[in-house]
Amino acid sequence: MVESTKLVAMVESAEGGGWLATKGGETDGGMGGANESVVFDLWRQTKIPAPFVWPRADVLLSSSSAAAAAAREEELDVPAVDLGAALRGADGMRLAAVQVAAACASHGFFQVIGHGVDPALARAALDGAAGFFRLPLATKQRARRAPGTVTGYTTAHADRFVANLPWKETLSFSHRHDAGAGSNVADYIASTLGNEFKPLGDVYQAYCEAMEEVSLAIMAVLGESLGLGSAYYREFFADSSSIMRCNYYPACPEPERTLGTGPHCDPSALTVLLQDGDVDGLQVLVGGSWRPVRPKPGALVVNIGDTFMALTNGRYKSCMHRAVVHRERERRSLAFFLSPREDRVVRPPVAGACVERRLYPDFTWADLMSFTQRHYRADTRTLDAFARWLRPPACSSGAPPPPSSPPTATQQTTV
Ligand SMILES: C=C1C[C@]23C[C@@]1(O)CC[C@H]2[C@]1(C)CCC[C@@](C)(C(=O)O)[C@H]1[C@@H]3C(=O)O
Ligand SMILES: O=C(O)CCC(=O)C(=O)O
Ligand SMILES: [Fe+2]
Repeated sequence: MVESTKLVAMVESAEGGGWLATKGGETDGGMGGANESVVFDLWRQTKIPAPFVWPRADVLLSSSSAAAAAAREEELDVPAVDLGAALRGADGMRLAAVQVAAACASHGFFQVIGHGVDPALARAALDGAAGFFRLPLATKQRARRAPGTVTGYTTAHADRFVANLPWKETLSFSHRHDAGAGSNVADYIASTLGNEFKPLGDVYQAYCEAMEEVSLAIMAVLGESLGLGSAYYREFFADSSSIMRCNYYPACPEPERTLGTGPHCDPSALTVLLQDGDVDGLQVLVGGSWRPVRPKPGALVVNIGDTFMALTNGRYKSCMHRAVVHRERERRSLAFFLSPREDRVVRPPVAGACVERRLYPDFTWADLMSFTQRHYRADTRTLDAFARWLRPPACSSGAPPPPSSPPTATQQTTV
């Protein structure tokens, strides 16, 4: 039952056509603290509230419909890249590079095994999420997301959107990988939720560090696959500013009418996702069909995001995906979004597999994150919409000579 049903006027997103109708034209940008506090209780429902009902076109082939039964045979065959073998020797790296090149040039999705993440740590991170989302709402609200930020706790993004609400709760926090980062994740959890949550913060500090290592290992394989060598993208993300997101999808009374996470491309560079046990829900858009994904036990699923698509000048595709929910089963997933330092300029290298004509202008992660928080659209054109929003790509004459190595903040012209 909805605790507060006062929804402000529904306004299509500023870009038009997006599925996320925002409050007052821009998320947080237009309303600031004036937003009505809308809180939905996603538990003990017999029907889903109207704002959670999605357009039929978006939810076709959901996991509970008859059509999904057919789609189940269409389960996506996801290449399993052995990260350990890739890092141990040239043969393993060659095989991994071939696997990721084929997957990323098509739909930007693969899974990794041999990643070296301690199963006990992965279990503790999943159990930690289960414990957090079972807390009373008032306790979870201690971490309530502040307007204009991506960190904190939300129920269905109801503080940002008024229609097509996702059937999920999320807890997000940032993980810095630069020298001065310290235990920023552990500090955030304890300072936001209280000292009694220090053990939870320690688990997520360790988990984020493990995700960072896996992400940089994947970046080594991606660099090799594009003829840039294993160090190129490792260097670019060496001082990354990433986001960790815990997703919780309660069992849903009408799963065929809503979505846990709507169709989208992640704006960040790379997503490394761990799902809880065998409760599936992630689907990837391939050849116009939503294909269910069933990862190998213990595997991490990986998708390319918009920032990495720009870093490869469109050669590797940002993955269009969504998450469906279930009538009888809850589901949890942990998504680690690798993102560059906020002010590092995203620009493709001239070497390797980049084409001459630039598809996207130079931008920073701060620019793109700001865009997603204000004008988010769920389609494969987010980066194109962002590029138009920012400026057309610089023409070849007069463009600064691209650097031979990953650009750093000091070497670059401002965007
Ligand atoms: C920068 C970000 C915005 C979202 C979280 C993330 O860190 C990366 C993924 C983005 C998101 C999950 C894409 C789908 C829509 C979204 C609103 C969501 O469903 O949560 C996006 C996240 C956001 O909080 O804006
Ligand atoms: O929960 C999932 O499987 C997908 C979540 C997702 O796509 C996201 O959080 O960006
Ligand atoms: Fe995603």
